[in-house]
Amino acid sequence: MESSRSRKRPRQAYDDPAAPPPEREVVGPALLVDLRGLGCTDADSATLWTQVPRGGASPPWREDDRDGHYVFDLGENLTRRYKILSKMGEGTFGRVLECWDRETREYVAIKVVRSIRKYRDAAMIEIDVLNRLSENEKYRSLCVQIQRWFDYRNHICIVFEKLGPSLYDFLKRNRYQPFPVELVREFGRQLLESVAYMHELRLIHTDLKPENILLVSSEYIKVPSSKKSSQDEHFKCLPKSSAIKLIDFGSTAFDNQEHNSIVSTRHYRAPEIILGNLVILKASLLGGSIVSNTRESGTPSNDGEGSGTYTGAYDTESKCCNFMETLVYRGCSYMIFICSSAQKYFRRATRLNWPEGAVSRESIRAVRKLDRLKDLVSRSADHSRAALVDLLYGLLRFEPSERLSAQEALDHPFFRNPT
Ligand SMILES: Nc1ncnc2c1ncn2[C@@H]1O[C@H](COP(=O)(O)OP(=O)(O)OP(=O)(O)O)[C@@H](O)[C@H]1O
Repeated sequence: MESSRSRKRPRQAYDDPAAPPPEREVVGPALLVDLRGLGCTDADSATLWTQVPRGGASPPWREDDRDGHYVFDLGENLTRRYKILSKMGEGTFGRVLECWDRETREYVAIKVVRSIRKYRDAAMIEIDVLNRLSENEKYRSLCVQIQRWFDYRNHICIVFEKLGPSLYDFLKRNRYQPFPVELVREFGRQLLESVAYMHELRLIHTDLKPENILLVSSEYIKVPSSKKSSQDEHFKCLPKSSAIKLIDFGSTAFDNQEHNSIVSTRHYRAPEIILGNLVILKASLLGGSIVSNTRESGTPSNDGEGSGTYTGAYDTESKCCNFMETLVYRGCSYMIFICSSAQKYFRRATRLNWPEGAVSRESIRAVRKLDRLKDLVSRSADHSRAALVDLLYGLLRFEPSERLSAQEALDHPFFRNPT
């Protein structure tokens, strides 16, 4: 986290909190991205180009760090309107800062995007997607709300409502103790509703993962834990509210446009993406141990695939497929898989292959040690076990045309007839 030392800068007229800035502004260098080329539908955006900073004032030049991140001190201003209070998170695209909005007198989360062309471009896509999503009232409860955006010192800054911790952070702080099945059901329902809504608009998020699902509130309660292996583990935390929202639309693909053939963070990537046949759904409803297992076997690899990319048991595509096979299909008599570009990943047509020489014994052991999905679920789901296992198998079918769509999954007995 950035140091909280408050280094005093000489006060510039630019940072004077006196007058509120316009609703959308270009502060600092002009935009590098042509919004119209990105298919932005927001009528205002096209006029943005013609706006100039008020009074022609520019903020004083400030050097970024070597990764293009904005350098800041806690307590200082981000334009006259926002006071920086803390760093809430960091991803590949930029840092998210908790700020105090002097105009609305509320806390907000501002994503300050790295001043690198490709991340600025992605930020403009994110803004475009958020604008499209916000056209429908449904969006308010499903996806993070964008309030406004501006360009400051060559950093695109997107102002969001402030949300609580991500499901990943919550699990981690809770020592990866799984959520109760009732909560998983509520999370699953909301997540599938968000995905179904995006698909209705022909948008594909492409980076669904627990880091990108945020609890709306930070409030939690402590309850006795069933797992009592140490002093610390007599209690576990549960969110007070099950409300969640989806964030991070910077990698969204448009169903009718060309997009990268490789998308999503590796260990949540669908087999057909690994195998070169892009289809939509990535869904992870699992709490607890799967999430922790995907992380524990390695160290951060910083390979530009998002904050959650780790080396180890999942550091190649074929190992990911093997992981899925181990988890989902091992012991099943069927594994129907049709994909012409996939030969190298298979032996005897139906068994997935370990790439020769590319895998350490340690990685193989790590994958083989994993629980099968149904064993994992039976440990935490009790009465809903059969329905949940059936739903997950439906969502994880290798063959995309057999896989449940988000809308179909919402009709599954796991959601319709909770026991
Ligand atoms: N509205 C918000 N309220 C609270 N915290 C937030 C909010 N938006 C983002 N965060 C925090 O900041 C982190 C990074 O945000 P985000 O995923 O949007 O960045 P990114 O650079 O696009 O990440 P990635 O590397 O996954 O693409 C999140 O995981 C979350 O912890």
